[in-house]
Amino acid sequence: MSRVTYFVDLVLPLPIPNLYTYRVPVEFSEEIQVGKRVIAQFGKGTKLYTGIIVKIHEKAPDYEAKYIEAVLDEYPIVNSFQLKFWKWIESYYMANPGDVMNAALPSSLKLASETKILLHENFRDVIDDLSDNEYLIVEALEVRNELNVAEIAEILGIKNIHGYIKKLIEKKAIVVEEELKRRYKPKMESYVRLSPRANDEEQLKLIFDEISRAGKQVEALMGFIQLNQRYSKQPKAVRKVDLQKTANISPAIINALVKKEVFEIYEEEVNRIKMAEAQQESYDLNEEQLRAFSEIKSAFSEGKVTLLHGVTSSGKTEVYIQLIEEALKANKQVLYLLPEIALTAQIVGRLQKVFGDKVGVYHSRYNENERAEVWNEVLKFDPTNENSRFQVILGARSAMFLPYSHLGLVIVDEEHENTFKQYDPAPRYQARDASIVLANMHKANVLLGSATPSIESYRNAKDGKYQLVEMFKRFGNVQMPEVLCADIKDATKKKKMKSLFSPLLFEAMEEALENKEQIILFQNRRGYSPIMICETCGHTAECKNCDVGLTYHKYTNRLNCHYCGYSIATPKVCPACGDTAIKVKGFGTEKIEEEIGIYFPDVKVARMDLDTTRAKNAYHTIINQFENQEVQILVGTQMVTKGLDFSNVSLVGILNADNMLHFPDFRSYERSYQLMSQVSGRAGRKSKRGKVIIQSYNPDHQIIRNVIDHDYHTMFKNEVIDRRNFKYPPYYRLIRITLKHRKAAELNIAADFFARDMKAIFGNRVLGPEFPAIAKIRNSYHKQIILKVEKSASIQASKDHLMKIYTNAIHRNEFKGVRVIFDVDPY
Ligand SMILES: Nc1ncnc2c1ncn2[C@@H]1O[C@H](COP(=O)(O)OP(=O)(O)OP(=O)(O)O)[C@@H](O)[C@H]1O
Ligand SMILES: [Zn+2]
Repeated sequence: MSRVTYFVDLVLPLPIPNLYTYRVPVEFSEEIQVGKRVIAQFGKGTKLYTGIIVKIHEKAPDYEAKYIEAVLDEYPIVNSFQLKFWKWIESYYMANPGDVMNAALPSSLKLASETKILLHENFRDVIDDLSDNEYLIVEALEVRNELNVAEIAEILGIKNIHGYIKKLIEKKAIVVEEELKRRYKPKMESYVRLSPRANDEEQLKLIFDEISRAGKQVEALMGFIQLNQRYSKQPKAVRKVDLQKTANISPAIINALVKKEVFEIYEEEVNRIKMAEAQQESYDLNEEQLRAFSEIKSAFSEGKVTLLHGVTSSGKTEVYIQLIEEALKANKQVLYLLPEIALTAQIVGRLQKVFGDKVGVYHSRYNENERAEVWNEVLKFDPTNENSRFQVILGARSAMFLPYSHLGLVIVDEEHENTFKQYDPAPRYQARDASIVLANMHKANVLLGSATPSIESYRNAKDGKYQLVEMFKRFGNVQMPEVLCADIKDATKKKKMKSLFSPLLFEAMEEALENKEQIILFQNRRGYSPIMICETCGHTAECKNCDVGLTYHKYTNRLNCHYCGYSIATPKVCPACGDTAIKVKGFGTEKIEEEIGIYFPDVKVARMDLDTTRAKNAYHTIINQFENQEVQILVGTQMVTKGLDFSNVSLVGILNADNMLHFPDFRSYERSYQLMSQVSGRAGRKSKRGKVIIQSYNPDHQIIRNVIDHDYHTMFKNEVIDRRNFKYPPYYRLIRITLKHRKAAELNIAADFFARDMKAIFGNRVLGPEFPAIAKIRNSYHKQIILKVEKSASIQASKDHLMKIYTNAIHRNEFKGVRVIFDVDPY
């Protein structure tokens, strides 16, 4: 055995700024490998964590290194591409290594809490082979059922007990990673087959005679033969549940036949994620798509990131499908990022039709086990195996963290969407930007696609940094929809509004319904959520933890805080004045749905927003209903705006354009243009020209004009002038520093210190400190400082300065209880 002592550097799933070095017990020397998980104790307590080995070396740190407790994996579960990518995210987004690990690994692959040690089910078989100390452990476990490593150390009065644990595992007396097993269990299913004795024609006849008086058993056996298709060329495996159903029998009958040695039960692992079979070839591209396709390919051959700017319904998705086909032919993996789970539902159907179960889905709505299954499948990917599942991953931003080893193509669909940005918790990353870095590491191609590109990406394309490819026409030469603006100021003055609907929108709705066409109504989520107000004294209910009003939810009849979840039952009398004149004001999607019910009582309406889509398959259900035309009107927030492809929608209504235009944020014009154009793009996609009605108090607003004219370029031109003048992206980079404290006065002092130190270095590139629009959330006050750095300056140098300021600050008295959060590229 070698005498060298090894050390490993671990990333632990904790918000700590460094990696920690641990000592490797000699008996683990052979097992350690970069990318494997180990169990290690951290901090003063006895808590154990799952860490990932990122480096193996022989250099002792200048602190007393602890031993690792166990090595969990036979093979690395994180590869070197990932470790490099994690490092980049950590450094670019000013995050801790543990934050990145937490975001990257599905939780079933990390044991954050104390690892439990339990007895092996057959521990009695080996009890005579145990040493005294080993026996002590087993004895303790017999009494206590489960123990953690620290408790065992206490029982034995020995510090380093990993040797014993390891031996006990080897002897099959205990199991240590039991919690892990409990979390990721392959799903098993029971099957029935004939026992060797019964699996013969002669015997089978005898058995039928034998059981002829037990009618149910005969039915079970007949049922089996039927399902098994015993006399066909390819007999089929028979699931126990299917047999019960077909033969209409109880499990007891099957058990009886097992006892009689007629049946045998066996277990098989099943894939949690349903298999899909490819059903059709991809479409042939039309002329414009073919041109785009070949332009993209030639840009790829030069290694350039490509921006595909194609108007809504120009058929971008079909171009992606062709590119995916090529990547698969080259035995490469494909990552297809989408901003919204709502959209995944529809696109996954389109992709699976062509690629079958080569397509895997990965997003936060998947449960832990499903996520772990996808992870393992991607980890196993073998380019020489024709039948690899999940070679194409479709997913929301977290899908970029999967263990790709042969990534060949990254597609970022709807690249302008702000949901690619993770705001909270750290790492606060932008998945579009980060996935370009990931693709670079793999030398993979990148395609960004949108009908309304972000100002950044379009700027990059104009500067030649990206290749720009454009598609100007809708597929099938359908015209772009006709966009009209309804002046609601005028309609209100003339008392012509029908509740929320202008005469223009109302009549268009009537007409569409008459023609059996479908309608999408869009209401921006920001602002205008319904609140309760007392008409007598003007009292409105406020959250007790946050600086916001409570939102009225009709369905539950409660008032909720959308920031912290605080909720109260809707009061019957005003808590301030005792009057009963309580009324709901403002309108959210729920209110719109209700109003439609009043004017169009026979029309079926569905609503898609945060509240109606909490359940796992809710998106799917709503989209299916609308697709199958069981529902005539779909009311929704941002979720209904992008990427969805319905053939019978002839009318789109935007209920209020103003609240998005006036949102206090430098991107509000860009976003308003994108939102309105995207939702407009849902109208008239298949044959007839669609119609869009925008309701606004400012019908002459420049952005509304741009939407009416389908004029992205003018919007872009105006916007970049403003951005340059006011020092915003894409000309400047922003870093937002948020300070939080439970007391406003103390927060003020700390924020002033921080800003002063920053100004000493960065001068007038520093804005603030200021209270944000909502200054108090979950009982803590927030203050923000913004740093603007020229694109040409080194962002790394700025971050280094910031970190220095931060490290000095946190030792000051004024910073007690202050939390500081960095957000790079915050908008
Ligand atoms: N080559 C083709 N052959 C047949 N049908 C096509 C073809 N290309 C596109 N389509 C159909 O045209 C419709 C619009 O295409 P698609 O959804 O790909 O547009 P898009 O550019 O992604 O739009 P959006 O930006 O609005 O998401 C879809 O129903 C699609 O199936
Ligand atoms: Zn609250």
